[in-house]
Amino acid sequence: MTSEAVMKLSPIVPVIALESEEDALPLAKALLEGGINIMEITLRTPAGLKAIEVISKALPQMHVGAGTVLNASDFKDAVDHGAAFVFSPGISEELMQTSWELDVALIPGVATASEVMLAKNNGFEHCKLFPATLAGGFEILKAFGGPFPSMRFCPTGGVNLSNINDFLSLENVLCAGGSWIVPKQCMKEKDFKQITTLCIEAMQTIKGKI
Ligand SMILES: O=C[C@H](O)COP(=O)(O)O
Ligand SMILES: CC(=O)C(=O)O
Repeated sequence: MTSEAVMKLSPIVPVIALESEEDALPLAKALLEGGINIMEITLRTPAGLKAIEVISKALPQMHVGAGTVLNASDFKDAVDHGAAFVFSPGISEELMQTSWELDVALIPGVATASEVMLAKNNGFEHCKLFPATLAGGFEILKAFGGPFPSMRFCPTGGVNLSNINDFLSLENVLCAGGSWIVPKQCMKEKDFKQITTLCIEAMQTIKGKI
């Protein structure tokens, strides 16, 4: 799967830090029911890799990738556990090299023009903007459109329902990532129904932007 295809799956990319692998399947099903077919499961918690494995085996209609992939070892672990693509908060030669070696899409994180140039000059034209609002949000993405018209972004970090439509209105934004769509409280209470409701509401709010 190409990084372009990954970023065109859904306007919302849930960024998830799972505390328990048992929550993986119910959460994936709740997101699918709510119309979201992509999950970025971060490697920030020990449950992350197992969750990727469980979902990729049981639910082929859910596109599951890894987030918080910081080096080649994380990248390989994620792919060994079934990750179809990889997101990183940053960009490095090591990550790009591993993406080529494994032939698995890498969506690196960028926050400056120099990082965009590093990505672009190595053929990575689909990037995360992280941390999106702190890095300059809507305005920096608009500015990147000048020198880098072919680049496409997934802003992540500080995105929520109140600003997602601004991001998605930009030509160089294909989707936006965030944790808000999977609230910690819902996970704590295992209220997966509420997560489906939130997804449906969010998708209705951004309708017309898709
Ligand atoms: O580290 C943060 C995640 O990448 C997503 O950011 P968020 O919690 O502001 O949505
Ligand atoms: C923040 C982010 O993009 C990541 O953890 O992959």
